[in-house]
Amino acid sequence: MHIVADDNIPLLSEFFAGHGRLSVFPGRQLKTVDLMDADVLLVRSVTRVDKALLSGTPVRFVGTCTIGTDHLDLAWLASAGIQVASAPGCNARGVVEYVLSCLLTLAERTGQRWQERVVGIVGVGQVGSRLAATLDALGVSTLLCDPLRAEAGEPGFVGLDELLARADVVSCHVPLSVCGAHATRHLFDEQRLHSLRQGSWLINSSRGPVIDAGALEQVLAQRDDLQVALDVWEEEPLVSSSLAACCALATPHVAGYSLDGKLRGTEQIYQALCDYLGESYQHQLANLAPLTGQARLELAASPPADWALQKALRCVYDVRDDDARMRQMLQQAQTAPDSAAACRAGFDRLRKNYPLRREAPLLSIGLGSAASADLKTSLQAAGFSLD
Ligand SMILES: NC(=O)C1=CN([C@@H]2O[C@H](COP(=O)(O)OP(=O)(O)OC[C@H]3O[C@@H](n4cnc5c(N)ncnc54)[C@H](O)[C@@H]3O)[C@@H](O)[C@H]2O)C=CC1
Ligand SMILES: O=C(O)C(=O)[C@H](O)COP(=O)(O)O
Repeated sequence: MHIVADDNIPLLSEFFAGHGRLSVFPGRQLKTVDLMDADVLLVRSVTRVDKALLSGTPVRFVGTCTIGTDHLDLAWLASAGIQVASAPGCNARGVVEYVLSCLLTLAERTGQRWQERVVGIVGVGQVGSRLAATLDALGVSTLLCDPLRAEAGEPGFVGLDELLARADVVSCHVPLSVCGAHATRHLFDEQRLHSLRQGSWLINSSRGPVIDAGALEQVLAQRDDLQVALDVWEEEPLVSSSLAACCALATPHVAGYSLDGKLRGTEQIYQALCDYLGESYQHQLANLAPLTGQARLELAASPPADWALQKALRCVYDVRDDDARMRQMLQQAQTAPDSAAACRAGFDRLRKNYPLRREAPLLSIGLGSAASADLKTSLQAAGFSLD
């Protein structure tokens, strides 16, 4: 069997070498000619997989080690009889940590308590429901919008316009879809952006085209009360530097970029391939994953609860670091002879050379015996292990 894979997928040979020959390519550069004797194609989100890429190749199985599937032409793949697998939820925890870090940062900058803001979650699937559970456990009020779940008869959801009218923070976790009653492309158009409450925070870590970037830039030119955090961009890897300049936080599509999330994505696709081939699993992530990046945080005997939670969350992930790297990249790109090409290359470089990031359960926290029950509860709610 010949497996062709994106070179940005970790633990490729550990999981897949036993299945046959493995060839790797930069995901954005993969071409049909590279697949002329391939049986299996493994991608992440940057490879458009459609008839143009696969027609005339022997590929029978496509696995994307990501949550999102908008880069796959699912209808054509089904019609061509090609098996498809994705990795639901693999990096959802990382995205939740990104959103929590945005909340801390925007609160610090605006002098407000994030715990007192009503957080509206648009799209309540793997990411949105984990975010809602974490915020609920931390005592933060949430509003949930998911018309597909609401139409399936599940209680507890509000419509988007009601959410926008009531929420102080709007965090977006929908898949990108371009047709159907609940299409999400430009879900946030000029009118909806204008309807954000005074002083709102808008966070998008779903897909860039969910927000109309041109409209957002216009609205931000008129409203300096809004705080916007964008992890995803309408034309990425090209980023509008004028839009980034209006954003409070700008990051290069790394919300879910914990090592744990990427490794889980690889394992889920390995398991899907084994299932497709009718084979048992020979490898397990727990036996293969590198034991690096675990950390320990010792807190004082009885630290104030807000301070300790903030310190622990910052230890796990600090969005300000990714924002600073992105802004430096954009500034350098502006002075390059071909600034668009420099931006595209810089965006991908930041992602390819992403620093080691582990998730909250990998940070063990030492608490003094006098630590309050409230603090223990909120650290556990945020996903930390205590001893
Ligand atoms: N920035 C990053 O690093 C990452 C981005 N993502 C993006 O986040 C998206 C969401 O991830 P998951 O929660 O795992 O997906 P999911 O498929 O588990 O959940 C998406 C939810 O959105 C709902 N939905 C669909 N259309 C909607 C609409 N018009 N309005 C409101 N809700 C709608 C669905 O019913 C579903 O419950 C992914 O599709 C992916 O594009 C995911 C992981 C990392
Ligand atoms: O899982 C998803 O969906 C994502 O957005 C991934 O974090 C994207 O990662 P890459 O495919 O761009 O490496």
